[in-house]
Amino acid sequence: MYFVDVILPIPVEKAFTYSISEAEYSFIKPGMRLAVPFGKNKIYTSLAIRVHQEEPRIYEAKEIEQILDETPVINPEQLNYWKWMATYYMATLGEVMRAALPGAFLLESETIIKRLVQTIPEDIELEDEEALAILQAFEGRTVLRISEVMQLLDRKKVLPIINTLIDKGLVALDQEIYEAYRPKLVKYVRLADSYKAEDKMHEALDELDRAPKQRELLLTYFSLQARSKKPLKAKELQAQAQASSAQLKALVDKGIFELFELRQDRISYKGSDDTQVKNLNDAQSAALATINASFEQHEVCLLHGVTASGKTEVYVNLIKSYLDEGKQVLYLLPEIALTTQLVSRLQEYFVNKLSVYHSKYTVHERVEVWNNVLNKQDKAQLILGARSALFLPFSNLGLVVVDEEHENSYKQYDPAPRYQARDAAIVLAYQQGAKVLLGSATPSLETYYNASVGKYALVELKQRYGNILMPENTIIDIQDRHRKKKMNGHFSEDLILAIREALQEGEQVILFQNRRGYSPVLECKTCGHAPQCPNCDVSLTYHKHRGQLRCHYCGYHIAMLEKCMACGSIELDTKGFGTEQVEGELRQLFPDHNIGRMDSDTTRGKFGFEKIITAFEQGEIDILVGTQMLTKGLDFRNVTLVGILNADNMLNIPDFRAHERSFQLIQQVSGRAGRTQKRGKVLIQSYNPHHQILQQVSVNDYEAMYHEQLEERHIYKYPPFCRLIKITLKHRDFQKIEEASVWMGQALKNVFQEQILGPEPPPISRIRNEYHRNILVKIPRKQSLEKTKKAILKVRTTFSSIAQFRSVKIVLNVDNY
Ligand SMILES: Nc1ncnc2c1ncn2[C@@H]1O[C@H](COP(=O)(O)OP(=O)(O)OP(=O)(O)O)[C@@H](O)[C@H]1O
Ligand SMILES: [Zn+2]
Repeated sequence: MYFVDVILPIPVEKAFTYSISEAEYSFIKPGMRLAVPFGKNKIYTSLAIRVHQEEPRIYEAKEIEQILDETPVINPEQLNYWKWMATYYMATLGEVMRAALPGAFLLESETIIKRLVQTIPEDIELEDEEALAILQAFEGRTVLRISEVMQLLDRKKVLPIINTLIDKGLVALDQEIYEAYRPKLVKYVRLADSYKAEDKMHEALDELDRAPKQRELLLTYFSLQARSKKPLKAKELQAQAQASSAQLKALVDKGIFELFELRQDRISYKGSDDTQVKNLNDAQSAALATINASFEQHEVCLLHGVTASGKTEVYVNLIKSYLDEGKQVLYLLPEIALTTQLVSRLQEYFVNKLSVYHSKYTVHERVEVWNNVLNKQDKAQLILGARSALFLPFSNLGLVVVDEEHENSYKQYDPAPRYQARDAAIVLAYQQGAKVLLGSATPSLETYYNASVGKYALVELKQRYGNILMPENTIIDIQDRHRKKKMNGHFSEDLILAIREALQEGEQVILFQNRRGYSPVLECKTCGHAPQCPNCDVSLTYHKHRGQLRCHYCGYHIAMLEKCMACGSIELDTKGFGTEQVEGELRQLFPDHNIGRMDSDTTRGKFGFEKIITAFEQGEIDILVGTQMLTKGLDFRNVTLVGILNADNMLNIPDFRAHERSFQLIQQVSGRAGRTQKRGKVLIQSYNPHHQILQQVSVNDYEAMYHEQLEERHIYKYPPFCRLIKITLKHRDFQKIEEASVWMGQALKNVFQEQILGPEPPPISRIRNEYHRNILVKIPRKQSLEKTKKAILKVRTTFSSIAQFRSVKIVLNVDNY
């Protein structure tokens, strides 16, 4: 009797044992995928972890359905890594497996297959009647579920037949299609360098005496450039001069005009035409040398460099040296979709070595990257990816770069495993003997603490590249401006003036408001009633453009009300404001300029984000309003002014990191100003101008922020001085959630005493009709994490054995912040 233990991609604690034949026993290796039946009539893709001859005692082992691989798709190191992750983040191996493997690896009953041909090609032989039956079953439908095929054939072993159909190109597993975004390249005109001197200009005009239309084109060019320094589109010039493209071309042929495309130009902007790695300046070279030296003693190094100090170029040089040694490199980014700029920058340098691992790619492309890493292919030597790239089958990893290490999108919130990709990257690197470089202009407090106590090395870049000064920050007291009647809507006169000046210079402006929609609360002036989401414990947000009230938690929406639901009054008032309202006010204030908005409402469609970024880069948008999406490492040449409309709402979020996060957000958006030539300006509007965080931001004093926040963490016992595990209970029944959370809280207090906070309803205590209760476990540094987790799991087991609590969902979140 032969058996194999497998992990199933479901949240069960244990591995399952299946029976196999002797031949299968000698063929199956740990890390191969096996299709196995599970439950009544499900099939899952499982992963073999061990073959053996010990019959399971409590259940009769079923037979496997099929071996899916000829060689393992994951290596033994990965399995170790998964085990660490499951234990540390209190998840099951199955949950880690589901997060780790690309979707296409996880064939299961719910997998959808798609018919690729309308009629069955005659030259294809289908010996198998059943294969024919499957094809016929589509009957005008384009997709079928594997479970439907199982019903159709009345048995569970259907994968082999489906596989033959896939091999013959008749069906395919369903896939979302991802096409890379290709920006439309707009042509711009400029005067050739040789004609820039005054005498040459006259010469050109004289030359054109006999070509009046071309002469007029040139004159129009001068008059347009005198009005605005913005790059001039060829189309626009033609329209203004009422000239044809042939006439424009004639001027180009004469060498008077040059045509250029902004996108390409951006890359070779600073004069260098080749795409070789840039030469580092002294500060960057010194940083690189120190990083390399620090790796002699440290596993991890923090590069703390102010915005636009040129950290990216330092990473590029470091990466290059590891690639030259034949090592694999992983470059982690908080969100791939938001970093197209950076991706194309790196693609310039590492064309043949770089692969992007992206959830937007088709399932097959992801499998391809996976296999290329597994087989150590050249083109997958450098992997660029968001957190899930940690799970790729590296075996020769030399370096992990974690860019913008402070970003909270490195934390996976749902579903389990709820891992912090930056922390998990450090463990991965440790297991592989690789080094880690964390980079940020605003490091997280935990990371900076680790650097201060010598656990990580610390390297700093204090100057912007090209010795451009950090932007000049001004805090504007909006209470004062209101009193003096110097506000226009949500804009202080100061901000309006600054915007006007920038626009006059042909420069661009970024405005930041940390809320989308028109206004978060609609309130009746008569009775004070504010419409609430029926499913969640929040007020609905007014979206003016759509004429709707929407819930940002569950998507519930209704048409905007004409009168109050409670008292019928027609006097409805809006409170607070979001990006949509800012955009509306801007259109009134600056009717002659193009205004763009970037938030999750405007970037939803295909390439929504890329389109806006490109339009802004190409100068088609003058003022860009947005939420924190704007903060993610964007590099624009022409932005000189950043305005923050209201700094207060982020400072007031009830979270122990609110102050740190506000500092990071404001510093990061400000960092978009004045990156290449002229010193930038930042205006911060606030009702609370003396708030210590705003003061620290305004003088770019990260250290002061760090020390003050650290002190508070110390006093109130928060990380890095203790660890946190958050336990969330969820249920639709209010009474039950109350009882269950009190029971759980008490049981935990019996073990951990005052280390337990709660149970407590979170700020939004009901989402999608489920009530939530939180319990926080604070674990002092010296207390064993392992024992603490064991004790928590024990309490959970007892809890789940109480009949009335069985339906209560429990979510464990380790390092939940
Ligand atoms: N050695 C160099 N040679 C030429 N240009 C450089 C060099 N280093 C940096 N730059 C340019 O300076 C600008 C800022 O650099 P970069 O985007 O790398 O800064 P950063 O530190 O990553 O900023 P942030 O933290 O704000 O994302 C970019 O336009 C970049 O091309
Ligand atoms: Zn809702």
